[in-house]
Amino acid sequence: MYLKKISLLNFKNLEAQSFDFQQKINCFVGNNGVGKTNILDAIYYLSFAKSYFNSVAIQNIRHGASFFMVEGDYVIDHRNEKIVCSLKKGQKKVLKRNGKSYEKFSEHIGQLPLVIISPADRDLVTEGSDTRRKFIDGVISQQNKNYLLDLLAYNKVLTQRNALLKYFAANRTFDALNLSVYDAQLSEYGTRIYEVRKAFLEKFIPIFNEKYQVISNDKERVDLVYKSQLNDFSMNSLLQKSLEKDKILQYTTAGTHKDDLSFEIGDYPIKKFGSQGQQKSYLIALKFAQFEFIKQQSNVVPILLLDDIFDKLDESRVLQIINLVNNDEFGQIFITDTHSERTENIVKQSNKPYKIFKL
Ligand SMILES: Nc1ncnc2c1ncn2[C@@H]1O[C@H](COP(=O)(O)OP(=O)(O)OP(=O)(O)O)[C@@H](O)[C@H]1O
Repeated sequence: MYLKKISLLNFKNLEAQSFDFQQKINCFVGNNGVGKTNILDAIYYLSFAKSYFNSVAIQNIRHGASFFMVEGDYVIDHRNEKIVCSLKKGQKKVLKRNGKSYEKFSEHIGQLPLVIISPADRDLVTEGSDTRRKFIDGVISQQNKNYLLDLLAYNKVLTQRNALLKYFAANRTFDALNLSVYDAQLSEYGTRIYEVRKAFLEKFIPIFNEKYQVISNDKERVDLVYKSQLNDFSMNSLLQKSLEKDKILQYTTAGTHKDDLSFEIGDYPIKKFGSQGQQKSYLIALKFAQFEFIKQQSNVVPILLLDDIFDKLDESRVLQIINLVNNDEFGQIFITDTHSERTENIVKQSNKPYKIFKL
């Protein structure tokens, strides 16, 4: 699968532009703010029907315009396919494949697998556990629709249970039977979510470690650890044990919604003890592992978007990344950089056909 051409109308700062792509490596170079990342985001849009950077859809329409349209011509299994995503102010977003609108965008997710590596991934290290849960949930649910349904159901029951706890507190009352209905549902969904996350991470972590070792040239040891209260107790017993606390705090304090991933370098949290380059290497290894995992599961080589990834990495790590890319395990790659010379030098070393767009 590869993207042959993209046409953009009023997408963020891009008024009307189209690009014909190379099957292997495509680079966008130019100064800060010219719209390099926005082009990658438009490619992301065609796979996920949403922006990677701005979740408020309407803000992706160019200032002063009333709509945006992103059109992609793909070659999938030797066939030409057209994906169009558009949004008009005051209307619903439309996603079409070969002229036919999708009723549910979820049917499209996973069809054009894609992995993005961007400076925004730093949030995975610096922000709260919900960012890291979203990351693993995103990787798993691209391949496992039942998991996504369990997550949605769990979150719905969790909201209802929290509302009931608030009601009890406000009315100085308690109804164990009422609460037990939610507890039973949370136990069912939570246990399944935990089992799927655990099984996923058992496969994912070794792939991640292998990628990190390649990027860092075996320089340092890193770990990725799944932290879950369900590692020690069943979901049901966690809910029982935390009941008194939950009643006081008026929300559910235990369960898979508290799961986290611990990112470590030499047994210490990478957030506090990793250099910028080590943190960046860690995030790149995570995303390369995601790439590998999706590829194994779907048998399709995902598109890879590399947004500004060479900054802060020393030459040997950049070289290791090029070696990885040279491995032929990658398909089409899009790269952005502010230094056109650096980019050209790097992609030249890859021995793959490339095209450079100067913006
Ligand atoms: N809806 C919008 N309408 C107009 N401009 C927008 C809109 N959304 C974002 N922009 C602008 O797009 C510009 C380009 O952003 P982008 O992140 O693509 O730049 P870039 O070339 O990747 O820069 P850098 O090298 O700094 O990463 C920014 O100045 C931003 O303000």
